[in-house]
Amino acid sequence: MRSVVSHPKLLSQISEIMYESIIKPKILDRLNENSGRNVLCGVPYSALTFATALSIKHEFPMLIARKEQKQYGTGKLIEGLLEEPMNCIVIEDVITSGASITEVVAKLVNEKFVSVKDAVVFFNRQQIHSDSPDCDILLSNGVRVHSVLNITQFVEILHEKRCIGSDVVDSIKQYIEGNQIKLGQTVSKPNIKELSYGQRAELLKSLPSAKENFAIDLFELMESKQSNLSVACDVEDQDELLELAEQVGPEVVMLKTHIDILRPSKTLTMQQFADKLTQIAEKHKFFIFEDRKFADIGSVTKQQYVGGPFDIAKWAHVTNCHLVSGTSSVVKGIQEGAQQVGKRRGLLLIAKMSTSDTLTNEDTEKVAVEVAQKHFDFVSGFICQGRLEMPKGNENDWFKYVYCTPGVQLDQKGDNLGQQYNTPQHIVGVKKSDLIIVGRGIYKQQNRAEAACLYRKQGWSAYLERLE
Ligand SMILES: O=c1ccn([C@@H]2O[C@H](COP(=O)(O)O)[C@@H](O)[C@H]2O)c(=O)[nH]1
Repeated sequence: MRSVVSHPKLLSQISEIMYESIIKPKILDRLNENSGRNVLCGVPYSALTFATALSIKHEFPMLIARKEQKQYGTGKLIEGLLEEPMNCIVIEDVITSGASITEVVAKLVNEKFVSVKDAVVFFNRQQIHSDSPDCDILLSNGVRVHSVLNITQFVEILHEKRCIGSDVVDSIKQYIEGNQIKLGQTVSKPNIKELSYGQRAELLKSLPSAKENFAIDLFELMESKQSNLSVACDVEDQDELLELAEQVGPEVVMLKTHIDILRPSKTLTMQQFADKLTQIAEKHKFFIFEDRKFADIGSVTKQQYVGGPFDIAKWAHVTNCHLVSGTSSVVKGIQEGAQQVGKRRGLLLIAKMSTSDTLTNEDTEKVAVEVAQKHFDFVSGFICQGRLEMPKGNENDWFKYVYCTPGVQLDQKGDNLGQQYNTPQHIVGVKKSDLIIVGRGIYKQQNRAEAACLYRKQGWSAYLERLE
């Protein structure tokens, strides 16, 4: 709405729609029964232009509400002629919580002759729940808010025009429903209900800053393959790893590698090995996750990621990093590397490790969330032990990230070197993680394909139960 100021024709059309659909039919008749002049006041700053356009076209006098009190002169909060009784209509472009309108109304009614009964907004984001019969929102100060368009109507128009699919419409409606506040309610936003992986992909696509985020591809694959399983292929022989990839490929969405534990092969160069693994990934439709755990300064991280003996950026769709070296440097190093190879790449931040003596804790989880929010155009998710808490005021942002958890096994509680295990049911169902990473629980089994199938089913049914 802010950019409308640069489009005079649109500005005049929007103002006219406000007049024809709301001011004239719903407000003026009623106000004309009262004594007093009808005047307008735009909520600063973006709605000032709409109020001005209406004032010129329909000859309404205007009042201006200052954002801050002048420190010199009269120190007035309201500018304009205030010498006779007047009915002021407040004009606003978008309403979210209603706080801006309420603030302006408080300044207006502080003036002797001004009364305010109505506000007109162009776009209602439907974040306020209202049962009022004669307006869209009844503010706690008694002001009736009338809107031209609300977000539900807006997405329905986009759907009708075939700009978005019905799944996006449903996700947005569900989001609105879960995010409404009742006026006077002190809690901020209630948590949105559980969302499916598909809905999260669609919601991410609707966010401009997430359009290129790898999380979209991963959520979509999880939904279509009905899998939230990643196998950690910690075998030491290249041929064995390729064989394992063929065995578990149909069950997984991500195949996790540690490229530096593989013995150099006599038959395959690194490049040939990477090409073969990529072919298997394309055949069975899974992504390759190189669990490199980068942790150096940004420039060295970039060198380790692009080029060198492993040339990770070329073949690994996703990698991960610690944040010990800083909150931006390592992420930027990897992001620049990804830009250099010109392919869509993902990054997972290590928030909490699975080991019993880990130094990662609530603070590292908090930092990881802050970094993810700051670098949301590139960061796709976390290595963690469950869904992470989002910062105050952005509680619902959890849906944007893929929570990936290693340390998963059905039968063991841990190993003798500090690894700790939880079951898929606990990790996905209770801790609300999205993706389980299973190593020895699968590749140490006699029948690896069967074991992968079992873990996939367990992980998926825990996810389905979570959705109920
Ligand atoms: O906190 C972490 C981070 C990474 N891992 C990796 O996951 C697998 C787990 O293998 P299992 O055989 O299932 O124990 C392994 O590749 C680790 O490097 C982790 O375990 N914990």
